[in-house]
Amino acid sequence: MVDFFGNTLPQQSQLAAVVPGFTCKHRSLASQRRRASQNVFRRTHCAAEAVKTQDLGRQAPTWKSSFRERYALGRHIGSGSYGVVHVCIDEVTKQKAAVKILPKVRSKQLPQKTLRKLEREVTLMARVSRQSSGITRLIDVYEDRSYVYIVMGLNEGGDLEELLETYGPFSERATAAVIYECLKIISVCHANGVLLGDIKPANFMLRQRYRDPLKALESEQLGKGFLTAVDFGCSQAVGPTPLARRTGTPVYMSPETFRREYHLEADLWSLGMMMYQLIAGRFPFWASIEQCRTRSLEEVMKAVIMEDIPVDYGPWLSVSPEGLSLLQGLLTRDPTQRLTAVEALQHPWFQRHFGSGAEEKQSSRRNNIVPLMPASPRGTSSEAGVLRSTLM
Ligand SMILES: Nc1ncnc2c1ncn2[C@@H]1O[C@H](COP(=O)(O)OP(=O)(O)OP(=O)(O)O)[C@@H](O)[C@H]1O
Repeated sequence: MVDFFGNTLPQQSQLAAVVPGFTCKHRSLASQRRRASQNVFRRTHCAAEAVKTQDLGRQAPTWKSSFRERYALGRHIGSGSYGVVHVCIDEVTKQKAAVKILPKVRSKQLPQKTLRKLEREVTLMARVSRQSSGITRLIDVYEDRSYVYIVMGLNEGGDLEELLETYGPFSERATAAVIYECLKIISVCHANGVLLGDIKPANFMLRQRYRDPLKALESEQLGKGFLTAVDFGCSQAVGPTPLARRTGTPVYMSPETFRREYHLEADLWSLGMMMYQLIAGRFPFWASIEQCRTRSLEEVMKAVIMEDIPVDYGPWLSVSPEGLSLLQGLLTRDPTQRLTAVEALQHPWFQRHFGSGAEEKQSSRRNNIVPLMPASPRGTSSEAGVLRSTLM
């Protein structure tokens, strides 16, 4: 079998051989549904042991013990798998911030293990948030007997998943603005040896609130840092040894993550999946988000490893050849052939939508780039047709 980029794929019966832990067990639909709702949209095991916290050296912030003396708790913003996020107000500076409150004891997990994970999360966040304005700033960390309080910059504009739910799929230009910002964030993390590990629309937020956010995104100038990454719960410091423990949210996981042998490139696959979702409002393998929710983890894994990624319908018919080319570069199943973040930032898609501004910012890195397809500042429909047929 050949995949949508012409790579040879394993037959279903061969999957067990290439995916450790994969079995073709038959499950009842009810059991699949239960597992699916637990799994495919929820992140799984987070923060692997690849690099120990002490290896991160002095970058670990000091944890303080008086959150409630310094901050007043404001409105509840939302809840995640492990804790809740509130607005909080610094009683000294009167500045607003966001605080993620996480219990030290999680069911099924020893408190020491939970604490080590939290330590890793804040240490990685501190490490990269100092380097990029695109990463939600870590302000302080507090703890008391029962909770850890991660105080961070407040993002007022909601996350991209909320925008998708409220306004539907993004235009190509708005998607380009978002993907460019994400790539800048990812490139900083990767330059620091940090895998984000859970790239998905819910983990990118608009800093400000806009009356018409999608219009604002279309008119946004590149480089303003309007987008910021939140949630480093699945991030990992990556060394030369490939990672083995699966982390992230299954529907965004790369084929090599399912194979338990992955590296920084896994983030770029997840970004490709997110780009697909922003433009099409669905995932490649299922016609609706609802259909996706009813899949088991095994079904998602099989689809990610071996199913075609269709770009021959609806919104894809009007996407530019450059847009399809970037998607192709990100959703390449072989991680060694996939675009890196730095390469993707140079992609002609961004020049098409935003002119030379995107290029100038990255000009110092240009020499490393091998374009995926002949640069075509304004791609023709026949080029798009050729590319589309190679994608299917
Ligand atoms: N810095 C922030 N400013 C404003 N809102 C935030 C901030 N960080 C997180 N949120 C919001 O708080 C809510 C909970 O976030 P949290 O990171 O705990 O979980 P999640 O990402 O939704 O889920 P999971 O933990 O399962 O990945 C989300 O709606 C998120 O958009």
